[in-house]
Amino acid sequence: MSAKNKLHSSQFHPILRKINEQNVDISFHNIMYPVFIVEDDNQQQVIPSMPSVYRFGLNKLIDHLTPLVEIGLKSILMFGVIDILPKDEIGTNADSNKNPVIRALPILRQKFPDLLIACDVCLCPYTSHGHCGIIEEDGINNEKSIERIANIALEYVRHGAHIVAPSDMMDNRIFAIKNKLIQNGMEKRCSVLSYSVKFASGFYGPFRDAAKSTPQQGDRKGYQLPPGSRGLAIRAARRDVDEGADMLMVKPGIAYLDIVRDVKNEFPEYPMFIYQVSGEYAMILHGAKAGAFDIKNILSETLISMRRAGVDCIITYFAPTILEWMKDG
Ligand SMILES: NCC[C@H](CC(=O)O)[C@@H](CN)CCC(=O)O
Ligand SMILES: [Zn+2]
Repeated sequence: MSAKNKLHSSQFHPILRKINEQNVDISFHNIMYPVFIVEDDNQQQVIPSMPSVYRFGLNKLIDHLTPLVEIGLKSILMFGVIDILPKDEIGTNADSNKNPVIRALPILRQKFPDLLIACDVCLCPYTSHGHCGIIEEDGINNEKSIERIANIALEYVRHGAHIVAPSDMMDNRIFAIKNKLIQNGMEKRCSVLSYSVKFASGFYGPFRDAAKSTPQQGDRKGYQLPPGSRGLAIRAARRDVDEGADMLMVKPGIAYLDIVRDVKNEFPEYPMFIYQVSGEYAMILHGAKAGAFDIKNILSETLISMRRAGVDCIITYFAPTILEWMKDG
């Protein structure tokens, strides 16, 4: 019998257990908070499929973020949602001066000077067809889509975004964005967080309610990855690394931790983000509300699993809850 196979000697004391849990702590900079912003500055809209998550107008968003920043919120990921502005084939209002993200950026930068502000870049909340790219007779026109995505990203940077996060999954949009930023001398003041490894998932349902971004026809399987494809996953990450992404992401989270580990092992020098998406949020919340488990135990264990898989930053709608827990110690 080997003396090496005695594990209880590493577990009998809480600090020994902590020492054996390397790099899984959650600090403020490991959490990014996704927020939805609408055109009417004084609106606060309930999202039935995402209890405690709201669509905020700018004034309400400021009210909501102020106490969170005070207790340690370090970064947000902003999604525009339009009700009044028209949607069209190319998502014109994704970067119009009436776009709620464009209007909010300079004000949020001034209100919260230390807050890191990321903007999701996609067409789906702004297109009449609800797809993440420009649709023509034979489907997505990739080249036109990435030119449009790059222009939108540039506008968000121009108005103050620290990070642009293209969630469209078009091929070569990272190169298009990086190139556009370089051509406009803006590349030094913006980080590109690529939704590099994003799967065609059923876990996005509640978000599509929240962002009113469900495709009118068809689905996104032609440009979001097949859930079973480990090969396409690592190829997608490699494509974006080659094109100049500053940070990588796997999405959704809980069902794709093996992919996180693959990507982190392949590209350890890149910050690894994970998106705990709307369906994961709803699953945990409704499960806890149904009394199936204690939310703090399950959510903490889920966050630890993400950090153990190699994640550096977790995008989560639970950010306010997590910050409260951290404040209470
Ligand atoms: N740009 C696509 C939106 C996308 C998924 C989708 O609806 O296909 C995500 C936002 N980046 C959904 C996120 C979520 O479900 O919380
Ligand atoms: Zn999209």
